[in-house]
Amino acid sequence: MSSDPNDMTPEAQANETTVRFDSVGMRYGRGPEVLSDLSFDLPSGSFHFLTGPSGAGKSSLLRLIYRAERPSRGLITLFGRDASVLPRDALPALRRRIGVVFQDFRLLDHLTVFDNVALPLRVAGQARAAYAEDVAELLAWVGLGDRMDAFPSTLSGGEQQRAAIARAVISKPDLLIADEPTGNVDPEMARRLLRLFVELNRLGATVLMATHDLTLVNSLNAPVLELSDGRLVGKVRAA
Ligand SMILES: Nc1ncnc2c1ncn2[C@@H]1O[C@H](COP(=O)(O)OP(=O)(O)OP(=O)(O)O)[C@@H](O)[C@H]1O
Repeated sequence: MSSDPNDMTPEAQANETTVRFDSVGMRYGRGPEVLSDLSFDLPSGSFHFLTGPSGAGKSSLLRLIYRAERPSRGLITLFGRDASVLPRDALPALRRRIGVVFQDFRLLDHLTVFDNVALPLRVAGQARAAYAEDVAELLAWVGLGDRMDAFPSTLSGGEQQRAAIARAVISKPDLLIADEPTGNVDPEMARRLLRLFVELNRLGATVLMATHDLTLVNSLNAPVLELSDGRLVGKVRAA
């Protein structure tokens, strides 16, 4: 059978696991382990929240998935492949399948909001005429319709966060990982942004969203990975 998931039947695809952690541990440099004995699966097309107190290791776990950090022990499987043996030149292709909302946004200062959001499509080789309408529509949805030509440094924190979210979802990635993506917006906008992630998930994306916002967690009937002090203390369904 081909290893291209697009060649699989929808049923087989649904049984695929997008992310698998087996007994994963992680440390920064020679420091103590900040993540220990993590084992979980994110089945393809699933939606999970990631919760836990500040410092519990949520961002570190997301960095492992994005391959910004490597585990100090254990096995991480991404899209069915052992992540530890991925050659460096395979990383860009892997990352193109992953939309990331970073906690610190990471917008490019020299590009307008429109061009920041369009970047994943441009990198994928699409022409401006093909994506201009989609980018404008998405920016309007996240409330940035009148800020498209602005540069990131002139935006508020909440506006930067919404631009970062639009950039992460515009290319309809197979996997979306979002680090506290609603931390800088009001509750109504937070619900609106969550709807965007749910819509992406409905289209087939696997979603992992780290958040402190229990109102959002409880608004969806999605499983919760709960971290405490670097360990998973529960994989529970929200009330
Ligand atoms: N670059 C780094 N170098 C060394 N230690 C780090 C680094 N980044 C994070 N840590 C440590 O790793 C642990 C987990 O941090 P992490 O940022 O993953 O937690 P978090 O759950 O995302 O917290 P928050 O909710 O505050 O963002 C903490 O003890 C933190 O001090």
